[in-house]
Amino acid sequence: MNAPAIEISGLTKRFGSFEAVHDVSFTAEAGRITGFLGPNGAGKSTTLRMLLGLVRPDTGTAYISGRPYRDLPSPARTVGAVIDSAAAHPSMTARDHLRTACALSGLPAARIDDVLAAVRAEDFSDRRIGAFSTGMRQRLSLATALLGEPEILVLDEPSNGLDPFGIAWLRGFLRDFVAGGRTVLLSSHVLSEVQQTIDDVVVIDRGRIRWRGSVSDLPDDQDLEQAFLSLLDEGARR
Ligand SMILES: Nc1ncnc2c1ncn2[C@@H]1O[C@H](COP(=O)(O)OP(=O)(O)OP(=O)(O)O)[C@@H](O)[C@H]1O
Repeated sequence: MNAPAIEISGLTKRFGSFEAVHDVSFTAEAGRITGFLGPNGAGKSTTLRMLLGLVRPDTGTAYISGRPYRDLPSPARTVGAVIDSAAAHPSMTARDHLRTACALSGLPAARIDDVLAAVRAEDFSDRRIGAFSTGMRQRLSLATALLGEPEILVLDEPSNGLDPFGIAWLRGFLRDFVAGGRTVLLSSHVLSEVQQTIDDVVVIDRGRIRWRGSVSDLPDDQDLEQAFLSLLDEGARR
């Protein structure tokens, strides 16, 4: 069997005396969408940032395609990430932003029209980012992540700010993305939005993994939101 596309083992991160992430381990497999789910402050972003080499773990390892992010020979061609969709410069247009991103990652500018079309952002590609709605910013971030034609997408709260049409579109986009054997790891705290999108679930609460499994393993009479809330209740009583 091939190694998992993403493999996280024993990650722990403290900020001062506060332990934000404790001994977190899970995998995300090729051909599947893995949902990394938990309430606000659970440790999702910190874990994804450690995976992408943006935060140094105290202990543990995080591998993408078998290597730590910093050791990937061509990171942008391996993994596309959306971590902070507000990071783009407000005076640039979407197209300028993508041109800069291509230059920084050594990618051909010929990709720009493809990714704008892929996220259906052609209509606002020449407008200034400062005037974008949150949903437009999310699409631009996703377009940026797609520039290197990566096999793996890591998305922190990708449906934030999307309207119901945007959420339905994103679901279809991600399903198509993994259909050919590529991998998606996405975080969310809005379970109702991801229930129909994901294949596998990793639940984190107060820095600890509470449950890992496939959506199809959930009891028939429980939807993801119910299962999630009862898991968190159990965790709180412990
Ligand atoms: N740089 C930092 N310094 C101190 N504390 C931090 C830092 N980054 C995160 N934390 C704390 O670590 C905990 C986990 O934060 P994190 O952003 O990983 O949660 P999250 O699950 O992504 O939450 P949300 O759904 O609200 O985005 C929070 O209590 C947060 O305040």
